Amino acid sequence: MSPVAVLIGPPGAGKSTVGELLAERLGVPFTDSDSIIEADQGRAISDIFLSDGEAAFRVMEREAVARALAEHDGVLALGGGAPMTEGVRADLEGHPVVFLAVGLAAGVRRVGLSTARPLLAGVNPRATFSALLQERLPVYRAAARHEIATDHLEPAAVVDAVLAALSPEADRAGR
Ligand SMILES: Nc1ncnc2c1ncn2[C@@H]1O[C@H](COP(=O)(O)OP(=O)(O)OP(=O)(O)O)[C@@H](O)[C@H]1O
Ligand SMILES: O=C(O)C1=C[C@@H](O)[C@@H](O)[C@H](O)C1
Ligand SMILES: [Mg+2]
Repeated sequence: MSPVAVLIGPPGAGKSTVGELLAERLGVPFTDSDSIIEADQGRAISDIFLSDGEAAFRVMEREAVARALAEHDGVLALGGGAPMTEGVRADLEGHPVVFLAVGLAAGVRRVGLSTARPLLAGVNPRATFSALLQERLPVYRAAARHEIATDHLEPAAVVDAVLAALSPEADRAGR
């Protein structure tokens, strides 16, 4: 048992939105590492950041991702920062990882000023988002088999692009 697709990318890339649509199209379940952690902990990610700190969250995240990679048979979306943990990157090897990319303008527009994203809740979310993209871009690229630029695509079109990217692999795997 392992996911048919693993979506990674920065906040606002559309991992949750596209992931749900993709799972619907494929007729498989969808799950999100953030939701797994929230269900395990019985509290919101923003509360975990506030009470326990980011480092503790990253430990929970690595454990949740490892479990989902081993047990989840559908589409799996990872938290935006998950691939920044070395252990997560090691666990991702061999999985059909797709990087949903988004540029600064579209990313900031999509994320808005939501306080649900603790890392972007500071005084200058645009600058924070820009720094985050710069730091993470090479890491996302190295961890993924495919990259899809989502800035000018509606979610349904991103799903089409993910399916097109993954279909040769699915053919080889006899799916
Ligand atoms: N391709 C797209 N075009 C336009 N809007 C989009 C697209 N993908 C997602 N959105 C919108 O952007 C917002 C963020 O999307 P979503 O929550 O799916 O991102 P995410 O990658 O899961 O972010 P996070 O890492 O914070 O969980 C939502 O309001 C969603 O409707
Ligand atoms: O980009 C990040 O580091 C994060 C993204 C969200 O999905 C959550 O996992 C959390 O808010 C951290
Ligand atoms: Mg999400």
